[in-house]
Amino acid sequence: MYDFREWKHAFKLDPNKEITDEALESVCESGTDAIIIGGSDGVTLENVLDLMARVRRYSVPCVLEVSSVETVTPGFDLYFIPTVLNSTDPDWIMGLHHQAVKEYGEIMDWDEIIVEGYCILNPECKAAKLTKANSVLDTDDVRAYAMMAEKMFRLPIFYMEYSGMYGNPRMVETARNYLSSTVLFYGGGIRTAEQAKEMAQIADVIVVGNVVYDDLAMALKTVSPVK
Ligand SMILES: CC(C)=CCC/C(C)=C/CC/C(C)=C/CC/C(C)=C/CC/C(C)=C/CC/C(C)=C/CC/C(C)=C/COP(=O)(O)OP(=O)(O)O
Ligand SMILES: O=P(O)(O)OC[C@@H](O)CO
Ligand SMILES: [Mg+2]
Repeated sequence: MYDFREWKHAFKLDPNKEITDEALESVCESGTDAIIIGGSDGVTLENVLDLMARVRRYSVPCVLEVSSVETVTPGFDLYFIPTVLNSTDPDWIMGLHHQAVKEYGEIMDWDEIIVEGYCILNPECKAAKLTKANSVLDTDDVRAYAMMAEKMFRLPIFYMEYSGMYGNPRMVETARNYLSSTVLFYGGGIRTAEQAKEMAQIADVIVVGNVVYDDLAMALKTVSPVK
C-alpha cells in the first residue's frame, strides 16, 4: 500500500543502528503499513543501501526519509523530504532543499516525493539540536504550525516529532483539530501497545522507532492495536 494517506502504523529504522535478519523479518512481516528508513546522524549511502536491500526481501512498502542529498538512492517506493517548520536555521527549512532541487530537480520523479512539515517538540532530541529547532512550544504555537502546514503551504504531511520521548496527547490533539487534508504523523517514545493506541486515536499515522532496537517484542505489540 503506497498511499501513505491510508496508513495507520509505520516502523522507522535507523541505518546507523544494527538489526539482525531475524528481527528485521519480524518487523517487516508484522503487519505494519510501511518501513521508513531514516535518521539524523551516521547515515551513509552504504548503510542506506544495505538496509534498503534487506527490507526489499519483503513486500512491505519502503520509504527513504531523506536527511542528506548524498544518501539518496533509487529503489525506494517513496521519498519523504522533511522541512523543519520550527527550525531557526533556514537551511533546514528550505536551504538544503533549494540546493538539492537546483542540482537534481530535472531528474527527480516528483510523484515519488512527499514533503513532511516537521514540528520538533523534544528539545533534547538529535534532530532538534541538528536543525536548531525552537522546540519549546505551547498549544497556540502547535495550532499555528498545523494551520501553516495545511492552509498556507498545503503540505501532504504534518509530522509531530518527539523522537525519544513520549509526547503530550493534548498537543497532538491540538494539531488534529486543525488538519483535515494534511495527514498527521506522530512519532516519539512509543514503547507500549497502550501508548500506540492512545496516539493512534489522535494521529492518522504513528511511527515507532527506537523500541525496535531496545525491546523488539514490545515494538511488535504496537501494530495490532492500531490496525
Ligand atoms: C531517486 C533519486 C535517485 C533521486 C535523486 C534526486 C535527489 C537527490 C532528490 C532529493 C531531493 C531533496 C529535496 C532532498 C532534500 C535534501 C535535504 C538534506 C533536506 C533536509 C532534510 C532535513 C530537514 C533533515 C533534518 C533532520 C531530520 C528531521 C531527520 C528526520 C529523521 C529523524 C528525526 C530520525 C530520528 O532518529 P534520530 O534522530 O537518528 O534519533 P536517534 O537518536 O534515535 O538515533
Ligand atoms: O524513535 P522513537 O522515539 O520511537 O521516535 C520515532 C520517530 O518519530 C523518530 O523520528
Ligand atoms: Mg539515529
